[in-house]
Amino acid sequence: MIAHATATEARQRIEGLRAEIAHHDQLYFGQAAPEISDYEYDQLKLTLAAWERAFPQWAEAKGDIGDDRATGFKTYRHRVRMLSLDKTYSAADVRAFHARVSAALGRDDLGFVIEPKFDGLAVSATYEHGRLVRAVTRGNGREGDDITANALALRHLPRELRRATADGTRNPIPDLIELRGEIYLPRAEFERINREREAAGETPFAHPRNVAAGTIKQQDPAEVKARGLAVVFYGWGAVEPASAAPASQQELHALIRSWALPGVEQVSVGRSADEIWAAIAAMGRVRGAYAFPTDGAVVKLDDVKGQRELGETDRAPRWAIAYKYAPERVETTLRGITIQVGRSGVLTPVAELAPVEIAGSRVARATLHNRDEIARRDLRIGDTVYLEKAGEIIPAIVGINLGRRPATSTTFVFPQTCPACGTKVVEDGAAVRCPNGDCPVQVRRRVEHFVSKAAMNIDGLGPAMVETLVAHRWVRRFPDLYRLQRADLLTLGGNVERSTDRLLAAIEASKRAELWRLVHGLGIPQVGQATAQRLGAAYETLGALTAASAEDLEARGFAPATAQAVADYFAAPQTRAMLADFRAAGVMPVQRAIATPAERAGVLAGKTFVLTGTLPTLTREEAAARITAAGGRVASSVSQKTDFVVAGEGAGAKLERARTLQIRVIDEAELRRLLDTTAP
Ligand SMILES: NC(=O)c1ccc[n+]([C@@H]2O[C@H](COP(=O)([O-])OP(=O)(O)OC[C@H]3O[C@@H](n4cnc5c(N)ncnc54)[C@H](O)[C@@H]3O)[C@@H](O)[C@H]2O)c1
Ligand SMILES: [Zn+2]
Repeated sequence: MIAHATATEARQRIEGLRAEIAHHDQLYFGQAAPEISDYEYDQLKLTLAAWERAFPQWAEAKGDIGDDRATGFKTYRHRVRMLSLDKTYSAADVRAFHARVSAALGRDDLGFVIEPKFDGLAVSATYEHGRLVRAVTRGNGREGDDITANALALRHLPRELRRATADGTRNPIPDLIELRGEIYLPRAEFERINREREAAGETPFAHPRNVAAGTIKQQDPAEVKARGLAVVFYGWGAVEPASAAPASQQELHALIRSWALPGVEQVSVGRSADEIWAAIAAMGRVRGAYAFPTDGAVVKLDDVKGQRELGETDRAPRWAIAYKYAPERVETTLRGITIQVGRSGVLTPVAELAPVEIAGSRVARATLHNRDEIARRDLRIGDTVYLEKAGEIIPAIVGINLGRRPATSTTFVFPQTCPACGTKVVEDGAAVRCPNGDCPVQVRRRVEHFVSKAAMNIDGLGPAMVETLVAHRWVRRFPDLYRLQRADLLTLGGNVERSTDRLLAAIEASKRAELWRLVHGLGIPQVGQATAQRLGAAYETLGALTAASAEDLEARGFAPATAQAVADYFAAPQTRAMLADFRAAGVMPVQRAIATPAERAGVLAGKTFVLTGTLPTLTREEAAARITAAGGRVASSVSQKTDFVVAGEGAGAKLERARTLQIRVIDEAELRRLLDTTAP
């Protein structure tokens, strides 16, 4: 195709590819919501490069690295640019890299380190005189988003570099250092979050990287914490004084360890191309067991002097290369496409595949996300498709083997009406939706979510029972659950008396469920389990929560978008009617199911507390709620009247003031002991 193209055609094609790549860059870096796989994206880049090689007159200097900046953040200029990495999928390229570096430096005994390529988003953390002052994303390489507030909620990110080790050795502390690393979602957390989403009838996340990047963009530190985001350091930018700079990559790893920062534990070294390749291959065999997601290995020249001599291109250092492991891929046939109706009415197409084995599991279905995806890929029923699963990624169709498209393949016609209720569908952005609130499948899914373990946790109400209740039209909205008639239920079978009574008792008990369970069960847009728990802790009663304005929610630390969604939801007339029905049925959620003895006795009556820093397990709202529940008061600033300062990690000025005023400082463990003491 390229060989026969005219210059004009080439120019059009190149411009088209550039626009397409820019579109995917924006989705991936700007919104953390890519719509194609990395493999497909890399193919676009390779195609563009091939066209540019054939028509150099239309080639452009590629100084660009993706731009991850989002709205709502302050931007901050890096002292030293943050770069990308040159990437390859081939062993030959790794060998060529070794040869190039050796030739440029005129030596064949150079040392290299091989590190995992962490799959998250790049971050630069600046420590001044050993104190963390700022965390910034890569942005466009020159300036990025200031994400300090989010970074403070990361797991194991010390506010201070450790100054001395246990044996008394003093660690060197530079006046300033920009440490470079990666924020990522640990695999166990990714799996936990997806288990919870599936239990709640929500679509699982496809990729841990996008969850990590998306969470950071939400500007909600509590969510960063709830999702267990972590960080690791593997590089550095500016350092002052210059004499404090490490002399090698291995020395940097040692410094990171001595400062008690999370560092890279899986580092190997190699000198020859064979040794380097062996280390990469070995990592490829074990990386599936790492606690963090990886998408490759990074090879770096160890010696910093050599690194400086080689320098960098516009977008990447010349002294490093990333090898990306090819994801596991299989071919299978697309037998059909079915439509799933979600609890909010969204119609999701699902690929029905001839079952295949991939990365150790048997796969027969894959989500196709939305209607446009089918058209964009020109997927036809009968096609042979490529299915891919890299590490923890959920299997996805990444391409079509057009060479094997049968003449009998057929185009899928997306339904104009809801397959569950026949209502004419409506378009809603990229989504197609069934607008019928009484649509039986939507009702069923909403009720399934409401009664699930992650929400109201009503025993004896599995999917089959929910389906029965909905099919009999006994349950159309949540409050109907509380009006079920024993006599009706007894008609369901011969021997159902005992199970019916157990079910009715479980439903009865749920009237006193914890507030957050009800809130989560409602399925408010933007509100997952963690947010529901925070809402339940921040408001004492359902009444107080439903009356809260967006401003009030924001003042209690909820992200603006969440605050607005919650306030809008509770202000809607249908919600108000439903809440009235709940009340009429006697549903009265409580802030926590059982008050501790301390709360009952109000042991903290008359005591004033000030909270500062991040506590190990309680959020600020939870700690405050428990103190008030036990009769105590929470103040925002430290004064002579303060009885206790509860200090967590990163406590600052308030803690200092408490010390000056000689006010008792306690930690979370001590607070819990106070809360658990019974009054004298
Ligand atoms: N699917 C899509 O639509 C889409 C769109 C744009 C980009 N992408 C993907 O993103 C990639 C391009 O992004 P990029 O330029 O940020 O490259 P990259 O993320 O693949 O590689 C560079 C990054 O690797 C990270 N890294 C991880 N471990 C490291 C280590 N040990 N040492 C040094 N750095 C380490 C750093 O954050 C660095 O910025 C492409 O390969 C593509 O697959 C996908
Ligand atoms: Zn419907």
